[in-house]
Amino acid sequence: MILLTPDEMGAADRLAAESGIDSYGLMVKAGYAVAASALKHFATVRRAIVLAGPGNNGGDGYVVARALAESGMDVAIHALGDPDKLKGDARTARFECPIEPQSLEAYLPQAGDLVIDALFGAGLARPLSGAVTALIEAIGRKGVPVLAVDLPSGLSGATGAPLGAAFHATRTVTFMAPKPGHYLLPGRDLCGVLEVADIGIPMRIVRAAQGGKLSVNSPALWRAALPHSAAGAHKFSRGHLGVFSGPAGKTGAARLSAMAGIRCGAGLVTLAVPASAEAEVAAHQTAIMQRRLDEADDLRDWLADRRLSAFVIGPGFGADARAREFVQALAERPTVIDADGISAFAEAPDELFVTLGRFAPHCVLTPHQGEFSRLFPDIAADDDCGKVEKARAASARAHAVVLYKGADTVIAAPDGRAAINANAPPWLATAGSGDVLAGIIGGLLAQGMEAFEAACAGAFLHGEAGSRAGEGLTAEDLPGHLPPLSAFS
Ligand SMILES: NC(=O)C1=CN([C@@H]2O[C@H](COP(=O)(O)OP(=O)(O)OC[C@H]3O[C@@H](n4cnc5c(N)ncnc54)[C@H](O)[C@@H]3O)[C@@H](O)[C@H]2O)[C@@H](O)CC1
Ligand SMILES: [K+]
Repeated sequence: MILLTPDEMGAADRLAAESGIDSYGLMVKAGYAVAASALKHFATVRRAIVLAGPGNNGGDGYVVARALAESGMDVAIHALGDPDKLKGDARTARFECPIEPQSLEAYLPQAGDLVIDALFGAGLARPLSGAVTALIEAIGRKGVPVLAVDLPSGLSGATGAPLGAAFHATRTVTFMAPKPGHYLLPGRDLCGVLEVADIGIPMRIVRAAQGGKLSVNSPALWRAALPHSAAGAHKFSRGHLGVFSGPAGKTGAARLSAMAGIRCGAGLVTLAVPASAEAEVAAHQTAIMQRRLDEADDLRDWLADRRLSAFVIGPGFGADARAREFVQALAERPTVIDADGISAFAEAPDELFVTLGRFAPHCVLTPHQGEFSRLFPDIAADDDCGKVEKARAASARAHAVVLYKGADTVIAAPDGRAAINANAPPWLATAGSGDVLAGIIGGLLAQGMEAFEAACAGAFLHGEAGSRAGEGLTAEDLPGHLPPLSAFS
């Protein structure tokens, strides 16, 4: 599913107007879609209170009020600012609505009310005033249900962050396509249940405004790129993944990655193990091969084997000079650089970026928030920039696909493609879960998938495995719960 930034939604609106679509007609359809949702999902409320703002979001609110009144619901409107100053379509909507607006200050939430939040949508430009913040807090304390029009007021549709305060909606009805703020946290939680209403802007116009670069992660993005196992395929034709283990006592993370890599179809997986850890790894693995590898010279010997098609380095490895040397040698082939493989460059991120810049963007960096801040401190600190823009900026700088982890993982490629992953259950945030994710992506890279598609597919498969394993899972459970790739093709 494609996502539209609020600016792109504005562009779609303009393109629709240029192609002769009546903008007031769009507002009417938007308002009636919200009213239909109210009647369907909040049929038992005593009265609907529409909070109408000074722009077109408020205009939608007047249409909702009219539609609900037509259906026999008891409706009141409380307007922010002077309704006589409304302009354009919002002004028309106000005068076509038979209910006279009252002042917003006069509204106190009462049990039995349904609040229709039509204060601000895509045009929110600055933090909310003290009075609006106080009202939002009062409504929150009363626990009355809130149905948000387009976005919960106060929430930035671009970044998913509240500008000051924001409503915590029960449901949100948005139009044509969701916005990044509906999926990025905390926005996703503030929206409640999300509905997307078609208000009649042709999809060709929506696509033209969007540029095809930002989506919700789903199999549609990467299904065609999945490796297909031909009948009679040899194990070497399904790729060979090398996973780098840490020293004795720290091998568990790499073992999890290796297991995930083989479970998602890599033909061969070899754990490269320092001498100190050979006995420990051998005691735990059967399907995974193992090779002693201590020094960078051993690594160069190993790299002479051109059938080694991808690597995972970082989980449990140690964030030291040896990690830097190894990553720099591996980057010539598709490599997942995770955990210590990232932190090893905290003092000199440019060393990593220069190395990655020598090759096609076939490597995947998988930082969580702390690792992201270590590698991209200035991007991480930019509060005006949401997680999608942060991941995009990081990816362009690093010349690699960046998978910025979290409950709202964002995957970005240097060419600007980006996806927000939304299928991860909360219990997936457990020790070792990231090691499994790195191994899944490594397994897909080893089978020849491109980095962006492999990272998107990896995040999605990881979420699916988490849902299948269920609450209380441990990271060891995940590889065994990975769905077969054939389920998506
Ligand atoms: N783009 C489209 O195709 C459509 C848009 N529609 C609606 O139009 C909305 C966007 O309308 P607008 O662009 O008029 O924007 P909004 O109605 O979201 O807000 C703009 C108004 O709020 C004021 N404002 C912004 N931040 C404020 C703050 N913190 N405190 C006080 N005032 C503030 C602005 O000065 C302006 O008057 C969408 O969210 C959606 O609800 C719908 O009518 C359907 C069609
Ligand atoms: K709103």
